[in-house]
Amino acid sequence: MFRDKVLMITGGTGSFGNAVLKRFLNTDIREIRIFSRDEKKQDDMRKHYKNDKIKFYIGDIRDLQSIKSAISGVDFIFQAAALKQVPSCEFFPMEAVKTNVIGTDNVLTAAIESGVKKVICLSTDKAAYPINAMGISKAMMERVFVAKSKTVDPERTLICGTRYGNVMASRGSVIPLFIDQIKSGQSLTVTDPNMTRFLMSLEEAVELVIFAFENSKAGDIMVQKSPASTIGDLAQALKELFKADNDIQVIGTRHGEKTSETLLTREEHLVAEDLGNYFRVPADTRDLNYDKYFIKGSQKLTNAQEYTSDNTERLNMEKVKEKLLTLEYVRNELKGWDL
Ligand SMILES: O=c1ccn([C@@H]2O[C@H](COP(=O)(O)OP(=O)(O)O[C@H]3O[C@H](CO)[C@H](O)[C@H](O)[C@H]3O)[C@@H](O)[C@H]2O)c(=O)[nH]1
Repeated sequence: MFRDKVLMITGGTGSFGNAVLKRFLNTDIREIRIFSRDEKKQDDMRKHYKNDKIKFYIGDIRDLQSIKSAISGVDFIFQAAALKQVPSCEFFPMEAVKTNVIGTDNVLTAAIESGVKKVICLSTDKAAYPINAMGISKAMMERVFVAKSKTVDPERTLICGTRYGNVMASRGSVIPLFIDQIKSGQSLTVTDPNMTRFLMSLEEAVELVIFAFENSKAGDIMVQKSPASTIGDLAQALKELFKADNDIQVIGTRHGEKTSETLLTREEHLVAEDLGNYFRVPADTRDLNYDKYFIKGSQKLTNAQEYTSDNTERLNMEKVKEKLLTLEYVRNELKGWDL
């Protein structure tokens, strides 16, 4: 499907963009267009890959004109540009609105105008029953792309999205932090040992986006079923892998944190289609006919529960270790470490 096509990745210098490049560079795709703000990161990437298939465009999704200037000839877009750090969005919520909500709307406006065939917007579990500014802005982003998907013929521009959980070992996340703490002989700072998180690798996040690309209808949100672990078990598993005897210090939850994450709300679970490894959350295709909303509701009523990191498959310590060892990052960190 990507043969001879042009794929644009907004926010393409991040870990997701790099994982997409790894997956696609040696295929028959014609061009991968990286659209992002940071010239230094682009330059580093240019030197690292030295590949003519990658084209770099400086711009900001907050600025519609900058997207328009970069979008000519693009067939598909992965909309991955976002402010995604929970604490910083908590302090600067309007910045999250500008990038995550207005920026996504800009990408879609430009895509529709120039006839891009498909746009996949990346969201997060923190958008389901959101409690922090990052999650709330991503929840609004989801509403924006679902609403926008209805304004255009999907044969011309199909708009859909994905929602995924914590990407293991992504920059600034807890796994690299615990490994650094182990290596420098410090205590492992566990917020709450009973807190749970879904565990997904970056490669799985890319596969989910490709699955959405191949299977979504307009306005769908695709969710991958994922296992989870407690943070206490995650810390312990890392200690065992690194044969370390560091203390564990419980520090309490941080700004805007949830004790568990939700990949499907109860209301979404009621209407979601179970596709085996994935859930498809379809857009509500009813129009704005008030009778349908207030008089003739048509939701199925069942006992479905929300799908959370508390009630999904729970990995035991051995399985957490196995999952950790699938990560190149962890394997590299183990190499040369005095076991
Ligand atoms: O010192 C620490 C830091 C974190 N944690 C715990 O480890 C888990 C994961 O924390 P991360 O900081 O790795 O991830 P978050 O869930 O806070 O959020 C992460 O995942 C998001 C996607 O959902 C965004 O990508 C965000 O930027 C990224 O930090 C949480 O339960 C957290 O409480 C600790 O126990 N100790």
